Amino acid sequence: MIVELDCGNSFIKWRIIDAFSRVLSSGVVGSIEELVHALDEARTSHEFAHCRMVSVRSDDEVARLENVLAQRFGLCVSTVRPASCLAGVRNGYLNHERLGLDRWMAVVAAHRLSAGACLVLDLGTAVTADFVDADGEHRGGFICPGLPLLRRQLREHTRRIHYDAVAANDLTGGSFAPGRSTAEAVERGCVLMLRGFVASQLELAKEHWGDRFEIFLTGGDASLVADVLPCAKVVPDLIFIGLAIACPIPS
Ligand SMILES: Nc1ncnc2c1ncn2[C@@H]1O[C@H](COP(=O)(O)OP(=O)(O)OP(=O)(O)O)[C@@H](O)[C@H]1O
Ligand SMILES: CC(C)(CO)[C@@H](O)C(=O)NCCC(=O)O
Ligand SMILES: [K+]
Repeated sequence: MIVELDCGNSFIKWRIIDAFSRVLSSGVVGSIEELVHALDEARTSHEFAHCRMVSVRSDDEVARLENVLAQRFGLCVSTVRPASCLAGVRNGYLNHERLGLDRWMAVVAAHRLSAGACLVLDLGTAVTADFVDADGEHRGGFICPGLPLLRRQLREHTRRIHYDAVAANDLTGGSFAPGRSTAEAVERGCVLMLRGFVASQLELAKEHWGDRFEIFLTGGDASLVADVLPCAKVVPDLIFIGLAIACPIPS
């Protein structure tokens, strides 16, 4: 079995797949300790043979994770490294090493899945948009704060914005009526910002490509904007698809 890891800034997404890419088990954890616990449990029913990982965390944290996986599970981790070119996609950054590896995996996967140009949107801790031409030229993209960061900035930099974050969970409920409490006003306001950002990316994509492009949507908060982009393909495992392309299992 193959252990796959996508280490974002807030969460680590893990899954166990078989040689036919069937997902046998998966989860989301908040720390390396929780990951070890989850994998300990998964190991009782699956034998781990390989491990591949993409991470946007510090080099220190990546090294710590690689060590833990080697010592505890005997896994030699294949970790995605920056590249200027992969699977027909050319990295559009002036310094290709600076492009987030999660973005890189997402554009490589989108180009593989798409017949033409694509706009790739990832809504996680941060929100990113990337533009890839039909011939694989990555044009670059945009980064803005995601929902968790928008909320936190408001709470930390105002005196009177405070509310129960748990109670606020999904306060939009699909409604964008003006909020009648702090929680409603902030939650709906922040989601509207994300929806506005996503709509502006759609306009930019139309300027570049007319109507000849596809949209790929991924990340934990993708569902909050999906109806703004009715033509988008929602692909929750887009980064894992890229990871399999970047780190194939040696035969
Ligand atoms: N099961 C889940 N566990 C954690 N977060 C979830 C879950 N389902 C949806 N979310 C939402 O996903 C968001 C985090 O998205 P994601 O997991 O893509 O981010 P991340 O990997 O931490 O960040 P990034 O990839 O930008 O560094 C949170 O804002 C949360 O609201
Ligand atoms: C933008 C994030 C945080 C999104 O997860 C990640 O891709 C990252 O840390 N990128 C490095 C900076 C850049 O992509 O320009
Ligand atoms: K992500």
